[in-house]
Amino acid sequence: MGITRLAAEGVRNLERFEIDPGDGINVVFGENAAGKTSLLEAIYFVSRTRSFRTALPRHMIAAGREGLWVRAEREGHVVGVARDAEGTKVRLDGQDGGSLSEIARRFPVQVINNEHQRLLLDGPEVRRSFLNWAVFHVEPDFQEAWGRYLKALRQRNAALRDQQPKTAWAYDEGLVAAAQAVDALRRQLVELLVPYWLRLVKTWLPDTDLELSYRPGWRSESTLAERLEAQRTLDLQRGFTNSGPHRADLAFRCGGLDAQHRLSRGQQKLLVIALLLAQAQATKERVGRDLTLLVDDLAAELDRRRRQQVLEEIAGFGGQAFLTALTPTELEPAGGGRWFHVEQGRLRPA
Ligand SMILES: Nc1ncnc2c1ncn2[C@@H]1O[C@H](COP(=O)(O)OP(=O)(O)OP(=O)(O)O)[C@@H](O)[C@H]1O
Repeated sequence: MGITRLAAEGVRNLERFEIDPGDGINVVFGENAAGKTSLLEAIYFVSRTRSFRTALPRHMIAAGREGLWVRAEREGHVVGVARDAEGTKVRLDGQDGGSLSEIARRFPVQVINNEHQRLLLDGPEVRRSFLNWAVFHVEPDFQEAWGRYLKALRQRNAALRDQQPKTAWAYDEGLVAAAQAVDALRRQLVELLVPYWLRLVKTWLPDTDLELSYRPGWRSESTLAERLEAQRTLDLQRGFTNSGPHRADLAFRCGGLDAQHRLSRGQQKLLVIALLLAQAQATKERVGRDLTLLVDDLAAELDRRRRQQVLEEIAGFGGQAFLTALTPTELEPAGGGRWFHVEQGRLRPA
Protein backbone atom coordinates (compact mmCIF):
# COMPACT_ATOMS: atom_id res chain seq x y z
CA MET A 1 0.00 0.00 0.00
CA GLY A 2 1.25 3.45 -0.86
CA ILE A 3 0.24 6.93 0.27
CA THR A 4 -3.54 7.05 0.55
CA ARG A 5 -3.95 10.74 1.34
CA LEU A 6 -1.65 13.63 0.61
CA ALA A 7 -2.12 17.28 1.54
CA ALA A 8 0.18 20.28 1.37
CA GLU A 9 0.26 24.05 1.54
CA GLY A 10 2.93 26.59 0.66
CA VAL A 11 4.97 24.38 -1.68
CA ARG A 12 6.40 26.44 -4.56
CA ASN A 13 3.59 27.50 -6.92
CA LEU A 14 1.09 24.85 -5.74
CA GLU A 15 -2.14 26.01 -4.15
CA ARG A 16 -3.18 24.18 -1.00
CA PHE A 17 -4.36 20.72 -2.03
CA GLU A 18 -5.59 17.43 -0.62
CA ILE A 19 -5.71 14.36 -2.85
CA ASP A 20 -6.34 10.63 -2.52
CA PRO A 21 -3.73 8.97 -4.70
CA GLY A 22 -4.29 5.49 -6.08
CA ASP A 23 -2.29 2.51 -5.00
CA GLY A 24 -0.88 1.92 -8.49
CA ILE A 25 -0.01 4.47 -11.15
CA ASN A 26 -0.87 8.14 -10.63
CA VAL A 27 -0.30 10.38 -13.61
CA VAL A 28 0.09 14.10 -12.98
CA PHE A 29 -0.18 16.05 -16.21
CA GLY A 30 -0.02 19.73 -17.06
CA GLU A 31 1.89 22.27 -19.10
CA ASN A 32 5.41 23.47 -18.44
CA ALA A 33 5.72 25.22 -15.09
CA ALA A 34 2.25 24.04 -13.98
CA GLY A 35 3.67 22.51 -10.79
CA LYS A 36 4.15 18.80 -11.59
CA THR A 37 7.69 18.46 -10.29
CA SER A 38 6.69 20.54 -7.26
CA LEU A 39 4.13 17.86 -6.40
CA LEU A 40 6.79 15.13 -6.57
CA GLU A 41 9.02 17.35 -4.47
CA ALA A 42 6.29 17.67 -1.82
CA ILE A 43 5.98 13.86 -1.64
CA TYR A 44 9.74 13.49 -1.39
CA PHE A 45 9.85 16.15 1.33
CA VAL A 46 7.41 14.28 3.55
CA SER A 47 9.58 11.16 3.32
CA ARG A 48 13.06 12.62 3.43
CA THR A 49 12.48 16.09 4.98
CA ARG A 50 14.46 17.61 2.16
CA SER A 51 14.14 18.34 -1.51
CA PHE A 52 15.63 16.46 -4.45
CA ARG A 53 15.91 19.75 -6.32
CA THR A 54 17.59 22.11 -3.92
CA ALA A 55 19.97 21.86 -0.99
CA LEU A 56 18.06 24.76 0.62
CA PRO A 57 14.53 23.75 1.68
CA ARG A 58 13.54 27.41 1.98
CA HIS A 59 13.58 27.56 -1.83
CA MET A 60 10.59 25.24 -1.74
CA ILE A 61 8.50 27.70 0.28
CA ALA A 62 6.04 29.52 -1.96
CA ALA A 63 7.11 33.09 -2.70
CA GLY A 64 5.58 35.50 -0.22
CA ARG A 65 4.78 32.81 2.38
CA GLU A 66 6.37 32.16 5.76
CA GLY A 67 6.42 28.39 5.54
CA LEU A 68 5.12 25.17 4.04
CA TRP A 69 3.74 21.89 5.29
CA VAL A 70 3.08 18.49 3.74
CA ARG A 71 1.08 15.65 5.30
CA ALA A 72 0.82 12.05 4.10
CA GLU A 73 -1.01 8.94 5.29
CA ARG A 74 0.27 5.47 4.59
CA GLU A 75 -0.57 2.12 6.16
CA GLY A 76 -2.32 3.75 9.13
CA HIS A 77 0.54 6.15 9.86
CA VAL A 78 0.42 9.90 9.39
CA VAL A 79 3.52 11.96 8.90
CA GLY A 80 3.59 15.74 8.72
CA VAL A 81 6.63 17.81 7.85
CA ALA A 82 6.65 21.60 8.12
CA ARG A 83 9.31 24.09 7.20
CA ASP A 84 9.55 27.74 8.19
CA ALA A 85 12.22 30.25 9.17
CA GLU A 86 12.90 28.31 12.39
CA GLY A 87 13.70 25.10 10.55
CA THR A 88 12.02 21.78 9.75
CA LYS A 89 9.53 20.14 12.14
CA VAL A 90 8.35 16.56 11.88
CA ARG A 91 5.26 14.91 13.38
CA LEU A 92 4.71 11.17 13.23
CA ASP A 93 1.27 9.91 14.27
CA GLY A 94 0.50 13.12 16.14
CA GLN A 95 3.77 13.15 18.11
CA ASP A 96 6.35 15.88 17.60
CA GLY A 97 9.76 14.66 16.56
CA GLY A 98 10.16 11.15 15.22
CA SER A 99 13.36 9.71 13.88
CA LEU A 100 14.10 10.71 10.32
CA SER A 101 15.30 7.22 9.43
CA GLU A 102 12.06 5.78 10.87
CA ILE A 103 10.05 8.12 8.64
CA ALA A 104 12.21 7.35 5.59
CA ARG A 105 11.56 3.64 6.22
CA ARG A 106 7.81 4.04 6.74
CA PHE A 107 7.35 6.38 3.76
CA PRO A 108 10.03 5.14 1.38
CA VAL A 109 10.27 6.97 -1.93
CA GLN A 110 12.47 6.65 -4.98
CA VAL A 111 12.85 9.52 -7.42
CA ILE A 112 13.48 8.70 -11.05
CA ASN A 113 14.33 11.81 -13.04
CA ASN A 114 16.76 13.01 -15.66
CA GLU A 115 19.25 14.02 -12.97
CA HIS A 116 19.78 10.36 -12.29
CA GLN A 117 21.92 9.92 -15.37
CA ARG A 118 24.57 11.30 -13.01
CA LEU A 119 24.67 7.79 -11.54
CA LEU A 120 26.38 6.76 -14.73
CA LEU A 121 28.22 9.92 -15.70
CA ASP A 122 29.57 11.30 -12.41
CA GLY A 123 32.31 10.01 -10.13
CA PRO A 124 31.98 7.03 -7.76
CA GLU A 125 30.65 9.14 -4.86
CA VAL A 126 27.17 9.35 -6.36
CA ARG A 127 27.06 5.57 -6.96
CA ARG A 128 28.31 4.90 -3.44
CA SER A 129 25.61 7.03 -1.96
CA PHE A 130 23.02 5.19 -4.09
CA LEU A 131 24.46 1.89 -2.87
CA ASN A 132 24.41 2.98 0.78
CA TRP A 133 20.88 4.24 0.52
CA ALA A 134 19.70 1.05 -1.17
CA VAL A 135 21.36 -1.13 1.49
CA PHE A 136 19.95 1.05 4.27
CA HIS A 137 16.43 0.19 3.10
CA VAL A 138 16.94 -3.56 3.16
CA GLU A 139 19.56 -4.24 5.82
CA PRO A 140 18.79 -2.83 9.27
CA ASP A 141 22.40 -3.45 10.41
CA PHE A 142 23.98 -1.37 7.69
CA GLN A 143 23.66 2.06 9.32
CA GLU A 144 25.51 0.93 12.45
CA ALA A 145 28.28 -0.85 10.53
CA TRP A 146 28.80 2.08 8.16
CA GLY A 147 28.85 4.56 11.07
CA ARG A 148 31.42 2.39 12.85
CA TYR A 149 33.55 2.19 9.71
CA LEU A 150 33.48 5.95 9.10
CA LYS A 151 34.44 6.65 12.70
CA ALA A 152 37.46 4.32 12.55
CA LEU A 153 38.41 5.79 9.15
CA ARG A 154 38.25 9.37 10.48
CA GLN A 155 40.44 8.42 13.43
CA ARG A 156 42.94 6.57 11.26
CA ASN A 157 43.10 9.43 8.76
CA ALA A 158 43.60 12.00 11.54
CA ALA A 159 46.57 9.97 12.83
CA LEU A 160 47.97 9.67 9.27
CA ARG A 161 47.66 13.44 8.80
CA ASP A 162 49.50 13.97 12.09
CA GLN A 163 52.21 11.50 10.95
CA GLN A 164 51.50 9.18 13.90
CA PRO A 165 51.85 5.74 12.28
CA LYS A 166 51.54 3.65 15.46
CA THR A 167 48.28 5.37 16.39
CA ALA A 168 47.00 4.95 12.83
CA TRP A 169 47.77 1.22 12.63
CA ALA A 170 46.04 0.69 15.97
CA TYR A 171 42.73 1.44 14.23
CA ASP A 172 43.25 -1.21 11.54
CA GLU A 173 41.58 -4.08 13.35
CA GLY A 174 38.37 -2.16 14.07
CA LEU A 175 38.42 -0.64 10.61
CA VAL A 176 38.72 -4.02 8.92
CA ALA A 177 35.97 -5.58 11.06
CA ALA A 178 33.52 -2.77 10.23
CA ALA A 179 34.63 -2.84 6.57
CA GLN A 180 33.84 -6.55 6.31
CA ALA A 181 30.34 -5.98 7.70
CA VAL A 182 29.71 -3.07 5.27
CA ASP A 183 31.12 -5.02 2.34
CA ALA A 184 29.09 -8.15 3.07
CA LEU A 185 25.82 -6.17 3.26
CA ARG A 186 26.59 -4.26 0.06
CA ARG A 187 27.44 -7.51 -1.74
CA GLN A 188 24.15 -9.08 -0.66
CA LEU A 189 22.26 -6.13 -2.06
CA VAL A 190 24.18 -6.14 -5.36
CA GLU A 191 23.49 -9.87 -5.74
CA LEU A 192 19.80 -9.12 -5.34
CA LEU A 193 19.87 -6.14 -7.73
CA VAL A 194 21.83 -7.59 -10.60
CA PRO A 195 19.35 -10.23 -11.86
CA TYR A 196 16.49 -7.66 -11.97
CA TRP A 197 18.70 -5.10 -13.62
CA LEU A 198 19.92 -7.59 -16.21
CA ARG A 199 16.41 -8.74 -17.03
CA LEU A 200 15.34 -5.13 -17.63
CA VAL A 201 18.33 -4.03 -19.68
CA LYS A 202 18.17 -7.19 -21.80
CA THR A 203 14.54 -6.40 -22.61
CA TRP A 204 14.94 -2.66 -23.12
CA LEU A 205 18.41 -2.66 -24.68
CA PRO A 206 18.64 -6.06 -26.38
CA ASP A 207 21.51 -5.08 -28.70
CA THR A 208 23.89 -4.03 -25.97
CA ASP A 209 26.18 -6.24 -23.97
CA LEU A 210 25.82 -4.69 -20.51
CA GLU A 211 27.34 -5.74 -17.22
CA LEU A 212 27.08 -4.37 -13.71
CA SER A 213 29.68 -5.24 -11.13
CA TYR A 214 30.52 -4.22 -7.59
CA ARG A 215 33.96 -2.91 -6.66
CA PRO A 216 34.56 -3.17 -2.94
CA GLY A 217 37.17 -0.38 -2.66
CA TRP A 218 40.30 -2.50 -2.68
CA ARG A 219 41.88 -4.93 -5.13
CA SER A 220 39.99 -8.17 -5.02
CA GLU A 221 43.09 -10.38 -5.12
CA SER A 222 43.91 -9.39 -1.53
CA THR A 223 41.98 -8.93 1.71
CA LEU A 224 41.54 -5.41 3.05
CA ALA A 225 43.84 -6.24 5.97
CA GLU A 226 46.57 -7.25 3.52
CA ARG A 227 45.96 -4.18 1.41
CA LEU A 228 46.20 -1.83 4.40
CA GLU A 229 49.42 -3.48 5.45
CA ALA A 230 50.91 -3.22 1.95
CA GLN A 231 49.86 0.41 1.59
CA ARG A 232 51.14 1.79 4.84
CA THR A 233 53.90 3.90 3.28
CA LEU A 234 51.53 5.34 0.69
CA ASP A 235 48.88 6.09 3.33
CA LEU A 236 51.44 7.94 5.45
CA GLN A 237 52.75 9.89 2.46
CA ARG A 238 49.29 10.96 1.41
CA GLY A 239 47.89 11.41 4.91
CA PHE A 240 44.78 9.31 4.29
CA THR A 241 43.59 5.72 3.84
CA ASN A 242 43.73 4.77 0.18
CA SER A 243 41.66 1.58 0.22
CA GLY A 244 38.44 0.48 1.85
CA PRO A 245 34.66 0.59 1.47
CA HIS A 246 34.81 4.41 1.26
CA ARG A 247 36.29 3.85 -2.22
CA ALA A 248 33.67 1.30 -3.36
CA ASP A 249 31.96 1.72 -6.70
CA LEU A 250 29.53 0.13 -9.13
CA ALA A 251 30.92 -0.40 -12.61
CA PHE A 252 28.68 -0.38 -15.66
CA ARG A 253 30.37 -1.92 -18.70
CA CYS A 254 29.16 -2.23 -22.24
CA GLY A 255 31.04 -4.53 -24.58
CA GLY A 256 33.93 -4.48 -22.13
CA LEU A 257 34.16 -0.64 -21.99
CA ASP A 258 32.79 1.97 -19.60
CA ALA A 259 29.11 2.11 -20.47
CA GLN A 260 28.93 5.90 -20.37
CA HIS A 261 31.18 6.12 -23.44
CA ARG A 262 29.16 3.62 -25.43
CA LEU A 263 25.53 4.49 -24.79
CA SER A 264 23.23 7.14 -26.22
CA ARG A 265 21.36 9.49 -23.85
CA GLY A 266 18.21 7.41 -24.12
CA GLN A 267 20.14 4.20 -23.47
CA GLN A 268 21.82 5.77 -20.46
CA LYS A 269 18.43 6.78 -19.12
CA LEU A 270 17.08 3.25 -19.53
CA LEU A 271 20.12 1.71 -17.84
CA VAL A 272 19.66 4.00 -14.84
CA ILE A 273 15.88 3.50 -14.66
CA ALA A 274 16.55 -0.25 -14.67
CA LEU A 275 18.88 0.17 -11.71
CA LEU A 276 16.38 2.24 -9.73
CA LEU A 277 13.55 -0.19 -10.46
CA ALA A 278 15.84 -3.08 -9.50
CA GLN A 279 16.39 -1.32 -6.18
CA ALA A 280 12.65 -0.96 -5.68
CA GLN A 281 12.19 -4.66 -6.46
CA ALA A 282 15.00 -5.68 -4.13
CA THR A 283 13.45 -3.66 -1.31
CA LYS A 284 10.09 -5.25 -1.93
CA GLU A 285 11.60 -8.72 -2.00
CA ARG A 286 13.78 -8.27 1.09
CA VAL A 287 11.55 -6.29 3.43
CA GLY A 288 8.14 -6.53 1.78
CA ARG A 289 7.86 -2.75 1.47
CA ASP A 290 6.95 -0.91 -1.73
CA LEU A 291 8.88 2.24 -2.47
CA THR A 292 6.65 4.99 -3.83
CA LEU A 293 8.17 5.82 -7.21
CA LEU A 294 8.32 9.49 -8.20
CA VAL A 295 8.98 9.49 -11.93
CA ASP A 296 9.53 12.93 -13.44
CA ASP A 297 9.28 13.44 -17.17
CA LEU A 298 9.61 9.81 -18.21
CA ALA A 299 8.90 10.70 -21.83
CA ALA A 300 12.00 12.88 -22.27
CA GLU A 301 14.63 11.14 -24.41
CA LEU A 302 12.62 7.92 -24.75
CA ASP A 303 10.86 6.74 -27.88
CA ARG A 304 7.28 5.59 -27.64
CA ARG A 305 8.10 1.88 -27.51
CA ARG A 306 10.70 2.22 -24.74
CA ARG A 307 8.42 4.54 -22.79
CA GLN A 308 5.69 1.97 -22.99
CA GLN A 309 8.03 -0.83 -21.91
CA VAL A 310 9.13 1.17 -18.85
CA LEU A 311 5.53 2.01 -17.99
CA GLU A 312 4.54 -1.64 -18.22
CA GLU A 313 7.36 -2.54 -15.90
CA ILE A 314 6.32 0.13 -13.38
CA ALA A 315 2.70 -1.00 -13.58
CA GLY A 316 3.76 -4.65 -13.20
CA PHE A 317 5.82 -3.74 -10.17
CA GLY A 318 2.51 -3.30 -8.43
CA GLY A 319 3.54 -0.52 -6.06
CA GLN A 320 2.52 3.12 -6.05
CA ALA A 321 4.01 5.48 -8.61
CA PHE A 322 3.53 9.14 -9.47
CA LEU A 323 4.49 10.02 -13.04
CA THR A 324 4.50 13.47 -14.58
CA ALA A 325 3.58 14.19 -18.18
CA LEU A 326 2.90 17.25 -20.31
CA THR A 327 -0.24 15.73 -21.81
CA PRO A 328 -2.41 12.74 -20.88
CA THR A 329 -1.56 11.00 -24.16
CA GLU A 330 2.15 10.95 -23.35
CA LEU A 331 1.57 8.17 -20.84
CA GLU A 332 -1.42 6.50 -22.45
CA PRO A 333 -0.55 2.95 -21.43
CA ALA A 334 -1.07 4.00 -17.83
CA GLY A 335 -4.78 4.15 -18.68
CA GLY A 336 -5.82 2.13 -15.66
CA GLY A 337 -4.24 4.48 -13.13
CA ARG A 338 -5.49 7.59 -11.41
CA TRP A 339 -5.12 10.91 -13.19
CA PHE A 340 -4.49 14.40 -11.83
CA HIS A 341 -4.35 17.65 -13.74
CA VAL A 342 -2.25 20.55 -12.55
CA GLU A 343 -2.82 23.95 -14.06
CA GLN A 344 -0.99 27.04 -12.81
CA GLY A 345 -0.51 25.47 -9.42
CA ARG A 346 -4.08 24.12 -9.06
CA LEU A 347 -4.07 20.35 -8.62
CA ARG A 348 -7.30 18.45 -9.30
CA PRO A 349 -8.30 14.86 -10.01
CA ALA A 350 -8.83 14.66 -13.79
N1 LIG B 1 9.32 29.14 -4.12
C1 LIG B 1 8.51 29.30 -5.16
N2 LIG B 1 7.36 30.02 -5.04
C2 LIG B 1 6.52 30.15 -6.08
N3 LIG B 1 6.72 29.61 -7.28
C3 LIG B 1 7.83 28.90 -7.46
C4 LIG B 1 8.78 28.70 -6.42
N4 LIG B 1 9.79 27.96 -6.90
C5 LIG B 1 9.50 27.70 -8.19
N5 LIG B 1 8.32 28.26 -8.52
C6 LIG B 1 7.60 28.19 -9.81
O1 LIG B 1 6.76 27.05 -9.78
C7 LIG B 1 6.41 26.70 -11.11
C8 LIG B 1 6.25 25.21 -11.20
O2 LIG B 1 7.50 24.57 -11.36
P1 LIG B 1 7.60 22.99 -11.62
O3 LIG B 1 9.03 22.72 -11.79
O4 LIG B 1 6.84 22.27 -10.58
O5 LIG B 1 6.84 22.87 -13.00
P2 LIG B 1 6.57 21.58 -13.91
O6 LIG B 1 5.09 21.47 -14.06
O7 LIG B 1 7.30 20.40 -13.40
O8 LIG B 1 7.20 22.09 -15.27
P3 LIG B 1 8.03 21.40 -16.48
O9 LIG B 1 7.05 20.59 -17.28
O10 LIG B 1 8.48 22.60 -17.25
O11 LIG B 1 9.14 20.61 -15.88
C9 LIG B 1 7.47 27.35 -11.99
O12 LIG B 1 6.86 28.43 -12.70
C10 LIG B 1 8.46 27.90 -11.01
O13 LIG B 1 9.04 29.10 -11.46
